[in-house]
Amino acid sequence: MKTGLFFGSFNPVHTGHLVIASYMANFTDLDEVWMVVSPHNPLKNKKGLSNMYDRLEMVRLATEHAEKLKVSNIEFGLPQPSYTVDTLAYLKEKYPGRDFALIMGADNLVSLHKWKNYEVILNNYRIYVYPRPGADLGQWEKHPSVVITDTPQMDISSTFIRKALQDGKNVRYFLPDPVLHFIEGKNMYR
Ligand SMILES: Nc1ncnc2c1ncn2[C@@H]1O[C@H](COP(=O)(O)OP(=O)(O)OP(=O)(O)O)[C@@H](O)[C@H]1O
Ligand SMILES: O=C(O)c1ccc[n+]([C@@H]2O[C@H](COP(=O)([O-])O)[C@@H](O)[C@H]2O)c1
Repeated sequence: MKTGLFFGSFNPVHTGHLVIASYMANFTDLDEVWMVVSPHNPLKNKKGLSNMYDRLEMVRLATEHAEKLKVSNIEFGLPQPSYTVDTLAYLKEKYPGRDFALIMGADNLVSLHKWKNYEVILNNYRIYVYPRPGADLGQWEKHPSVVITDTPQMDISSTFIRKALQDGKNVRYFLPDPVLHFIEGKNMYR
């Protein structure tokens, strides 16, 4: 079983994330995609980050009818901030029969050298990369662990959605309806 791991803060999850996850699960040789909710991204400020259980619930709501997409809280029980190399080692031990690969935007690949033990990641896992505006892959295209995909691009972000909600804008279609209802019900990002 080839499992793609798509890590993120998902604060909140949006259509841009879901198109990537769905493309990887349905249009590449990956069998499924796990959306791994990171309690705390080591390179991001925790300010403005909503409760991890709410973020997990939003990803669960977004993926509940998508057969090949799963949500994972595996990082909730691991030390924070969440270093991907440590999560990968834990997953490998817990699920020895699975062939894990990483899913990453070209912007993240370009700054991968800032991640903890990035060589270990590169030497042991395939990385499925999708294009991101302004990110030039350069030499990375030739790296044996890198699989470049032709994923459709949608240039929205969680930051954009949080700001839009704060400004009272209508963000329907930018994220799934059940996620929007959850946000409204809890009066989040106001
Ligand atoms: N519109 C998008 N298209 C493709 N990839 C995206 C998009 N938005 C985010 N990503 C990627 O998804 C992963 C998880 O994203 P993350 O949870 O950090 O969301 P974000 O929208 O970038 O959040 P924020 O705006 O809060 O920084 C990251 O690797 C990020 O680069
Ligand atoms: O392991 C690291 O050093 C590391 C450094 C930066 C980011 N990550 C992980 O990559 C994921 C996506 O990162 P980002 O910056 O695009 O939100 C997020 O879940 C982080 O935990 C991991």
